[in-house]
Amino acid sequence: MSLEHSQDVHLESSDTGVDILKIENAHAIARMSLFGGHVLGFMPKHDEQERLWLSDKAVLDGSKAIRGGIPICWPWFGDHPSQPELPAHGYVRNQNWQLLSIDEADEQTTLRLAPHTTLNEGFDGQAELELEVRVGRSLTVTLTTTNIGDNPLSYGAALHSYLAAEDVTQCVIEGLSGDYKDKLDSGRIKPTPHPYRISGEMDRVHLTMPERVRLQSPAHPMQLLQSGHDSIVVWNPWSNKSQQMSDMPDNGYQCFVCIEAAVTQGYTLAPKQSHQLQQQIT
Ligand SMILES: O=P(O)(O)OC[C@H]1O[C@H](O)[C@H](O)[C@@H](O)[C@@H]1O
Repeated sequence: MSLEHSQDVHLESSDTGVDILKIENAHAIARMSLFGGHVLGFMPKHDEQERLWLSDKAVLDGSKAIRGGIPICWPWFGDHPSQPELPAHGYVRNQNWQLLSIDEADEQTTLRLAPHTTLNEGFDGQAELELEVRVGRSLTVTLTTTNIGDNPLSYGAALHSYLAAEDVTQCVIEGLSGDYKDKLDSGRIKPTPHPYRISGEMDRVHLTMPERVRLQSPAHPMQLLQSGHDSIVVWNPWSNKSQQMSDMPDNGYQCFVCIEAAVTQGYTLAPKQSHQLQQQIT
């Protein structure tokens, strides 16, 4: 169904030049920006606890990627593998997406979106990209990449979720084990701490692939279910870096931790093959 005929999805604003959609059904309220195909917020009605953090200083006029919510990183994660001058995390978080369809059912409202284009500097794969956002008691975000060319295609991606925390120092991450790659220490391999608290700057690529991760916090524990990923990335910029970011309040780092379902090692798709990266937040 289209936006005009939808009961659950409405255009909330276009004031800044970017369409913001509000999705509301019996179970939850969510917001999405069509710039970036970007989920901005998700609040289940049964506990009225917002699950995602969105910066008060986020730029919502389409001039830069949005700080908070769930940025979509594609077709590379972090720096481009050979051209570091290209934008970090690829280019689809910096472009307009179109709404393809809305489906309304008792348990959930489902939106399907696609970016304006999948081609840009730094990537010449023939790919189709689709984002499915399911809003119900949980939020489920699925990014499907399809190789529509005749040659193998390699890409990286992340669902870069900013999870809301009243006080991040009171949170514990459960479900991660084994080693991680410390991006703040030249990629050194280190053991995952137990208990896993957030007490300083972190930029960690956990190369284990747990399906289930929990963010325990006094206010509202969250459960994250992942599939299609090769890594879980844990990121918090802490105080100094927060102050250096124009779109982050100085104390922003206290209110979130990113736990990202990511493909950091590159995934190769044979012609006509599809791959889905999914994260569910409850
Ligand atoms: O500032 P951004 O480009 O949105 O990136 C924010 C962060 O994303 C990921 O978590 C990366 O691992 C970090 O290295 C990066 O700093």
